[in-house]
Amino acid sequence: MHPSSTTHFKPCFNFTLYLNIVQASFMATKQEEKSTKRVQYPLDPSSYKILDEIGAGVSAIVYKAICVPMNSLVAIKSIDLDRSRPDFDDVRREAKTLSLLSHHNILNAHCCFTVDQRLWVVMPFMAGGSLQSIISHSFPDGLTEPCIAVVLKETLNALSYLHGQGHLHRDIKAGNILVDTNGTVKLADFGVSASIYEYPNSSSSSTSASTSAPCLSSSSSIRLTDVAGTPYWMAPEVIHSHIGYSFKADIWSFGITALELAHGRPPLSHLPPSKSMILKITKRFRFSDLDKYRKGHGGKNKFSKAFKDMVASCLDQDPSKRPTAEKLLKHPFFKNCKGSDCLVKNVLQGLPSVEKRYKESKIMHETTPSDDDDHEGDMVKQENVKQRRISGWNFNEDGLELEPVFPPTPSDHHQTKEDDAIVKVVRFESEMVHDESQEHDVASLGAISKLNTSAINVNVNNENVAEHLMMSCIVDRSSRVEKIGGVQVGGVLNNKETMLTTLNVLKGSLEQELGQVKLIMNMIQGEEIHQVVDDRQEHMDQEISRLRTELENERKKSLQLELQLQNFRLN
Ligand SMILES: Nc1ncnc2c1ncn2[C@@H]1O[C@H](COP(=O)(O)OP(=O)(O)OP(=O)(O)O)[C@@H](O)[C@H]1O
Repeated sequence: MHPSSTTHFKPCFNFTLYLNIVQASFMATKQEEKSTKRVQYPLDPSSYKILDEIGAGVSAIVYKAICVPMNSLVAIKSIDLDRSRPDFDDVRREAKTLSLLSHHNILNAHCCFTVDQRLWVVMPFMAGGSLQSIISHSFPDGLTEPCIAVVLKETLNALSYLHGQGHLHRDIKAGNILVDTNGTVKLADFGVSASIYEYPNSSSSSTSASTSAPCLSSSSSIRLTDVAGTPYWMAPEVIHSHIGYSFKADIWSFGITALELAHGRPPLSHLPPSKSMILKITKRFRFSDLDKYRKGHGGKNKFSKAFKDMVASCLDQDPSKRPTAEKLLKHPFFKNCKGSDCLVKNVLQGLPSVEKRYKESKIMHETTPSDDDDHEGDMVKQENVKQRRISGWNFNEDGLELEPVFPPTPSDHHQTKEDDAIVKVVRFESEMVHDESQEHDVASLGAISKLNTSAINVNVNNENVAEHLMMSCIVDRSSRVEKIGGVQVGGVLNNKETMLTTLNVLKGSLEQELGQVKLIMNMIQGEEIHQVVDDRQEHMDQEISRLRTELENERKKSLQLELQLQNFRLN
């Protein structure tokens, strides 16, 4: 799985049931088209002539094609139903959502139908392709601010409409923002979008993260609890999905997308997309503390204050403090926003076609290490990160990047026992990420989403560690026992001394492992305490700020009273 690929974790699906659902969604789409008098695109594959491959997702290939009877260019997303079995719900949802939405900045599908084991979604062809493909090909260091403003404003229009209709997109990123030759920007890919109307209102207070059903928060706003989206763009509350999330999760991803457009890639994308790593990051770094990190940075700022303020407001850890899409549209950053011709002149002009870019990127992939290898490369580059404990994160304002902070160590070669343990933990995380099958990671994430616990982030790390430890114990021990077994089978059992020596070695290693287990247990307890302390600190900070406001109000009131009293005396 590509790190920037969409992730959606949910229970397995019944294939026959799924085909029925797609059929039903499909019929609903057709009926909708009839009632809104939309042009009906042909529903048979022979009406389309595939011209080129223009992109690929996790289980889909996107083609540029021509609809022969209409003589118009289209994009066909061909989804492998066999490969995307766990995503059936997404596909159905995408078809249904798209059939109900109509907005200038939202990419609607013309139609969809099944071709053998594939679902074809026929869409308007957006000649510029996705912003991600544009950036990665021609703007690796990001776009200029005026161009970013145009893209973001158009995306916000779509988001504001979408939220107004009760939908969350849940996968906002440059890869899902498409642009046409005339600079029109459209939001696409509703595979993991969710509608609050799909779920009956429930007063359930369940915080189970295993279901995709939403629950109501104390503020009575709808809250979803399933883990959906793409890791680097995911809001903290989506990662900590047991607490529930709502429209503001899209605003976080929008903020990350702004940084992606500005910087060429999302923050932290140089780190492996291990969920536990992201949990650590979002826990430790408060984007709302941006100002703290600004102090002392005297370098030349590439981006305006308005841009940074806008991004910082989207990246507030507290979803309730993030602005709505509608409010964001009124942010000063968008005040003097240019028109789409700005994109035509500065981004699209001279840009190779989407198919050419895709071909080039494929060749690049073949000749250079794969994404996974890239991450391996990243991991090698970050050998120091693995070797040393990260104590926090600094925000590099100029680079709009998070940088790890390491506690000073006397020498890298003289690590303490505790550091050793942490190195193992971090290494294990990296191993998980590099597991080719990805099943381990996905399975862990699935397990995480099933956890009904308030200390989910602590459990994630430690479950992985414990699981790893247990597995290595089992493997090691079974091979050792096998060896002893081999000795037995070999008839050397009469050599008591050899047997005793072997057993002593085994005992020693078991004691060593027991020590490791104890160490891990201490770490888990330590993390829990750390979490409690963090929560208390946060609570105290909030209380102090509330008291300060109250004090300020009282001071103003008494000032007013004093003024009134003076006036009274003068009169
Ligand atoms: N309607 C379209 N017109 C032109 N190009 C398109 C269109 N739809 C998709 N593409 C191109 O195909 C690429 C892949 O799109 P797709 O939606 O399958 O994958 P993704 O969003 O990158 O991945 P995933 O959805 O798996 O996270 C896009 O990045 C874009 O360049």
